[in-house]
Amino acid sequence: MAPSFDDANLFNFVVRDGNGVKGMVDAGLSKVPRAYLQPPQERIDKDAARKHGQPPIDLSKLDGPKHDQVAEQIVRAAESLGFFQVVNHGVPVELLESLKDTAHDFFSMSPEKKAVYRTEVSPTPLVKYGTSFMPQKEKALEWKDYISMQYTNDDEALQHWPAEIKKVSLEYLRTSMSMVRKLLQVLLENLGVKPDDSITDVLLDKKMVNMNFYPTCPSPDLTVGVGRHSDMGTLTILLQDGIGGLYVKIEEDSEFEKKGEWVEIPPVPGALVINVGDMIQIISNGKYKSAEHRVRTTSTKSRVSIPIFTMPNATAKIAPLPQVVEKDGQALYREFVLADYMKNFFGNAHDGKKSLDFATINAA
Ligand SMILES: O=C(O)CCC(=O)C(=O)O
Ligand SMILES: [Fe+2]
Repeated sequence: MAPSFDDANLFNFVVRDGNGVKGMVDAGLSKVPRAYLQPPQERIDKDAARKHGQPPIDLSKLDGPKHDQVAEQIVRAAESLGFFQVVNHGVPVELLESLKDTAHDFFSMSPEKKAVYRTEVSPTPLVKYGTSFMPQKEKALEWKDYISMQYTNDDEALQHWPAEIKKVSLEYLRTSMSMVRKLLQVLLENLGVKPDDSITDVLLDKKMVNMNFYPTCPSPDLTVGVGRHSDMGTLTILLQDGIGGLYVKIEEDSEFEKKGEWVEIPPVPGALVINVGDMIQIISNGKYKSAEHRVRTTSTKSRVSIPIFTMPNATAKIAPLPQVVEKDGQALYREFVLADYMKNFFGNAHDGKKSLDFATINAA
């Protein structure tokens, strides 16, 4: 007989004991437990969303005679949707395939093996395994398990990251970073920043590789894999598999799209998804948009995604760039220390782009 999960024993089983959503689904679940039921306004209507039609940007052309056109595509995407896809990005396509396989293998391991990395007991502060985003703070839980690996240096990663996933994850990070650096330089140059590595270094100082696992869900219409949020950092690089379910909110009316509408970022084989985080919105004084996004679950196949989050160091002071403020006539965001921004971001459940209010001058 399928087990029944009432609210108290569900929280203990899934969150406290580290079984995750995967453990709950594996126990034989026919119905979504109450703790996962999203309020109607947060549910994702698959049929209402269109696919974002923008073709991926070919980054191999960034170093050739088409540099200016490609740079323009990157800038335009960052100014409007805050999301774009890239191909010829320098990360080997075979590596992307093995990352997805490795993520599936990792989450297929026994709960006991994964639960050693639960935040409360992890042998290292660099690695965290968990479920949902902020289970203690959320009104409805997210249908997702994850493992998060913070990067300090290669030696520590090889020593502390889980043995089963460290090699591919490190290779993914290593092969992605020169692309990320180039993208950021394009965005900064367009703001009038001289190609100067010191700002790039500050903005890309910290890196984290996550693996997200979204088990199959009996009623995808009632749940979310990840609720509405923007990423807090600089740029996020995201590898998604072929299943789909990543939705982004349109920020501004345009010829083709309406403000407030959700579009799906369709899986493109071999492509990586790039999204603009809160820090880029802030330093650009709002010119670039950190994208509000969310993830739908499916009933047919479990989905994996593998983001790399980049961000400044916790001690960094962040504010809109002076040359942008000078041009704009006023700063939309105040200066803050990143650690304080993070405390606010990770201290609350996902709530769209509310995280930016922390730094917004005259936030409503
Ligand atoms: O799974 C995805 O496609 C996106 C995940 C995400 O938004 C995140 O981990 O911040
Ligand atoms: Fe995200």
